[in-house]
Amino acid sequence: MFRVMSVLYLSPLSKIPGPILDTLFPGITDVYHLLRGTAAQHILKQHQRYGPVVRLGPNNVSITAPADWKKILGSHRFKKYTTARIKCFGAQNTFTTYDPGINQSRRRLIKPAFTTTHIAVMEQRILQAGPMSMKRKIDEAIRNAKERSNNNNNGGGGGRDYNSTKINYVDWFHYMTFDVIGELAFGASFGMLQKGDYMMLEGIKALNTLGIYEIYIPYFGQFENVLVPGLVKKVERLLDFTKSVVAKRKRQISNNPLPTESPPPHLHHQDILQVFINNTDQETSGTKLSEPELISELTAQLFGGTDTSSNTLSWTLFLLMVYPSTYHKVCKEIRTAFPDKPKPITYTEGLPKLPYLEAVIYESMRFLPTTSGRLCRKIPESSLPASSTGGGHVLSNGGKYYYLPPGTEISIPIYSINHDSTLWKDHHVFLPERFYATETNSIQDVAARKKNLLTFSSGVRICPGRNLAMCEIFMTLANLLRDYEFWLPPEMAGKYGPDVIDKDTGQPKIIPGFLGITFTPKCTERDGWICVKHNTTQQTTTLQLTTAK
Ligand code: HEM
Repeated sequence: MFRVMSVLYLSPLSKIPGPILDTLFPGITDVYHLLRGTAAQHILKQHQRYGPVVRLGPNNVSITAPADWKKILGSHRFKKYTTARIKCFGAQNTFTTYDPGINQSRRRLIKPAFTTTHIAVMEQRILQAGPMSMKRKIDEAIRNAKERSNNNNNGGGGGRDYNSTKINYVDWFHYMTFDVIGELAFGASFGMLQKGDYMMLEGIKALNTLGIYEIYIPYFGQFENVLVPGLVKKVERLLDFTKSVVAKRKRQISNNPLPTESPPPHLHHQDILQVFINNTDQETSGTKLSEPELISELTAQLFGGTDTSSNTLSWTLFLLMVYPSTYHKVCKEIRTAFPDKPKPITYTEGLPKLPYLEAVIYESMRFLPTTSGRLCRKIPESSLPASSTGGGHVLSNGGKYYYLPPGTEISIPIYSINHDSTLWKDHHVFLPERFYATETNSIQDVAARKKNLLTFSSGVRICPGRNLAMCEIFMTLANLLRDYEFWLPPEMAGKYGPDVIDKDTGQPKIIPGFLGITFTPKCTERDGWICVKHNTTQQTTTLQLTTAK
């Protein structure tokens, strides 16, 4: 009773509005909404009700005012905290560490792998392991469907279109993003999409599950060997595989020493693995990644760079299916700018010519961010000069100030900020035009909106892989939307589609999602399907456009 009174009335946070249940029992409400798949929407509703600062625990405050979250994410003084140390990584890495010094040093070490120059160097490998591999897989599926129907019907079609087939795009995008990271960070594609080898996927799924358990079950990390030995084994296999990849590459290097003169060493090689092995941190007298750190960093790329990109691809394709005018507009842009079908569209060539496709990707990442959860930061024990009392931090909160004492946990909810109606007009509508510069929507406005989008985080720990993710997502969509037609399978009609409206939003209904470490379609086996056939109308479209000129 005393505890309840003290949390509600005596705490320095007691002036901050918020739902009593969440304030008193944050763990319980978190798990409830997590299981229902409503975790992100729940926090958005609380902000809509209570404003930009909401108390969501005895010591936890959720904030959405841009001035406040930009300040907090912009400084290492506000350290990342979560209860999940993801023990299984073996050693700390850029993603898991709470230590600003380690994070800064690691970011310097891995940065050269993710510059736009280095992404351009890796572009062909991303293209081949990603969209080109996906195209081969789709072509094979269409061929197989055609052969099956020929065998069954002896060519007689009864009016059915035998040039199309149904694929599980959610699974396939997942396999494809693994293969891309395999190619770049592990020296070779894992062959998931083509050969169906899922060892790595099992390992990462186990790592994800352990991560979630570590967040929600206190001290879980200390007993996981006993509680879930099967999951731990799968992660160990993953780490062993990573170890063998590193050993193999190091053998290759010692057999073929690198030239030391310019250009810089990382440019002699074409992948993330090589950069991580070669690079030294000059600011800490030439520190290199040790073997366990290298393995942990590579596994982090797998962890951070697969589900995120594949979910973004899946949500985008689904959104295009339920917003058909956007689908037609983006297809037309791509097919007009790149009519020469056999020639793959690269990121370097495509980005300047396909602004609407870029806008579609940004809007999809705003509307259904794969990182729909919260970024966690802590008010430092002493954060002068935030207040004259010598500690804590003051939230400006649009002029209504709140003092947060040292140690207060700050949640920065990505989904709520991407749907903040003060930043995003008609936030509940999927509207790529927000990110598309026109006479009435200036380049400056579009740039400002991109800065308010929190999907890749912001500030000192912003996602270092964002250029790579954009390159992969962009090339995949550009090539698939030019070369194929997609539509929802007949059995999904009635449940989802442009005319199936969600009564809460007045917008097309979205397939259910699940927010674990990432936000992902919940039931892939039921909802992850799409019909596909070759785009054979391209010639006509091009002709019409040319004639119209
Ligand atoms: C659509 C794709 C992606 C999205 C939306 C995304 C989003 C994010 C977000 C929100 C964070 C901050 C997490 C936190 O502070 O807890 C983050 C961090 C990180 N991401 Fe990404 N990411 C994507 C793709 C990638 C890729 C492709 C890679 C690498 C191959 C990558 C590597 C990392 C790493 C290493 C961190 C840790 C950075 C740090 O803490 O300093 N991500 N990402």
